[in-house]
Formats: sequence, structure tokens, C-alpha cells
Amino acid sequence: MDLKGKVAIVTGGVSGYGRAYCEELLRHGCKVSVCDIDSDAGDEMVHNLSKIAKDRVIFCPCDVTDYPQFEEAFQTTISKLGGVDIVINNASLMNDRLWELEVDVNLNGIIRGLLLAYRFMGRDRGGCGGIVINAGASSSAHPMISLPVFTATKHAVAALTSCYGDKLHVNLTGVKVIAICPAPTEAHLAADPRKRLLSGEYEQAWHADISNTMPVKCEYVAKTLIDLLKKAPSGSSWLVENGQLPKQMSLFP
Ligand SMILES: NC(=O)c1ccc[n+]([C@@H]2O[C@H](COP(=O)([O-])OP(=O)(O)OC[C@H]3O[C@@H](n4cnc5c(N)ncnc54)[C@H](O)[C@@H]3O)[C@@H](O)[C@H]2O)c1
Ligand SMILES: CCCCC[C@H](O)/C=C/[C@H]1C=CC(=O)[C@@H]1CCCCCCC(=O)O
Repeated sequence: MDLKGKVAIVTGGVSGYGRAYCEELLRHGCKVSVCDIDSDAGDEMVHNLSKIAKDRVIFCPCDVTDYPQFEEAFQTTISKLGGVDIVINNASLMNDRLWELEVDVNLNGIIRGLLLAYRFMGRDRGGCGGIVINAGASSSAHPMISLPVFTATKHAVAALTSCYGDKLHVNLTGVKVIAICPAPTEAHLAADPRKRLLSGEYEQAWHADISNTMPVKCEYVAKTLIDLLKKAPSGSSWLVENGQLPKQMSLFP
């Protein structure tokens, strides 16, 4: 896919990987719609980016748990940037104490993003096709024993990607579906887990879960995103570790 001039929606685009994805897509000539619940940070980010990206970046308030608001973000993007070709379903929450919300953001939010992508990009609905990238994690294939619900959502993201990425759906809609599954960042590995685990008893398990994990840099993951957009086959999920080529995950041995 030639990225120049393509329009990308990035959910959870204001911080971390999402922000790095927005900046990298802009560097490759895309137009970017930064979609996030954090409107103050989103407005500030777009104000700063528009100094270099001029009319190619907008912010849309978007809570991925709220279908009508998510739909409005698609409509605003199409009317202001001229279409939508790429959807990065990146927004996520890691907090097993808020497990119902965690499932609603990490899994249902991605399903909403996919269904909206089909509605606005699907060839069977009058659209031009496109690509959806779903945010998994290393825990899409390897269990984090300290975070069972989070792990379940990330496994589900890979399964959803595998099914919707199948040629049955791609032939119908013209929409490819891929998952990017990065290793944790340094900030993530250093964070205090206590308020995010369902039980204080799981803290030791958290440290065991992240032991031997090498942090990865957001900028490296963002460069990998560009390679995946250009080359990855639909239905595939990719583990991204620092300085290494992405590895295709084997989900259903
Ligand atoms: N940080 C890591 O170490 C790591 C590792 C593996 C995978 N990931 C995955 O990468 C993605 C980004 O993670 P991150 O660490 O950069 O996240 P982050 O916490 O830095 O940013 C998440 C963004 O999502 C937004 N957000 C939260 N709830 C939302 C909602 N309901 N609707 C819209 N936006 C919402 C937040 O405001 C924030 O801007 C996630 O899917 C995450 O699971 C992250
Ligand atoms: C319990 C410790 C608290 C960590 C705080 C932190 O910075 C959180 C980052 C995340 C926000 C949403 C996620 O999905 C992000 C986290 C995804 C990280 C996944 C790591 C494990 C994996 O690679 O599967």
C-alpha cells in the first residue's frame, strides 16, 4: 500500500504507541485523525503537529465504548480529511480491577472499530476497502498469569484478527485485518502494578510475568507498523520486540 495521501484513524492516539503511530503515519504522508477520550491532550497534540503537518491532522473526541461517538469520529474524519483507508484500533486499558470496562475497551472497542471500518470502507457497502490494524500485545499469545482478564482480551484480539482477516471476509469487503503485538515499553515495566491487579496476592506473579522481558521503544514499534501496513498478509498477528524483525505469532497450532 502506498501510504501517501491515505487517511488513518488512530484510536487511543494521544499517548504511548498511539501517539508514535500518528507521528510515523504523518511522516509517511498520511492524513491522520487522532481519536481519544482525552480531548485536552488531543487538542494540544494536534495543535503542535499541525505546525508541521498543516491540514493533515485532526482530533476527534472518541470513546471506543460509545458506538454513536465512535461513529461520529468516522463521519467527522471523512468530512474533514476526505475518506478513511486505515483504522488503527489501538485504545486499550490494563486494569483487571476494572475488568468489565477493560473488556469493553480492549475487545468490544475493537469489534466496534472493525464494524465501523466495514461500514465506511467495505466494498460491499460502497467503500474502497482498506486496512485495519488491531492492537494486541505479547500476551496475545503468552499468558500473563497476574492479569487473566487482560490476557483474555488480548488473546481475543488475535483470534478476531485471524477470523476477520480470512479471505472469506477480505473478498467480500476489501478490508485486510492485521494485529500488532508489541512487547512492553520501559515505562510499562517500571509501573506500579498494585492498583491494576485483582488481588494483592498476584503481585509476585506480575514480577514473574515481566521478568526476562526486554523493553521496546515506541518509535521502533511505529516503524514496524508501517512495514506491516505495506506487507503483512491479512489475518496475521505480529510480535514486535526491540531491534528484532517482527515475528508472526502462531495462534492455533
Ligand atoms: N505500553 C506497553 O508496554 C504495551 C505493550 C504491549 C501492547 N501494548 C498495546 O498497545 C496499545 C497502546 O498502549 P499504550 O501503552 O501506548 O497505551 P497508553 O496508556 O499510553 O495510551 C492509551 C490511550 O488510549 C486512550 N484511551 C483509553 N481508553 C479509551 C477509550 N475508551 N476510548 C478511546 N481512547 C481511550 C487513553 O486516553 C490513552 O491516550 C494498547 O492496545 C496496548 O495494549 C502496550
Ligand atoms: C500493571 C502495571 C501497570 C502498567 C501501566 C502502564 O504503563 C499501562 C499501559 C497500558 C495501557 C493500556 C494497555 O493495554 C497498556 C499495557 C499493555 C502492556 C502489555 C504488557 C504485557 C504484554 O506484552 O502482553
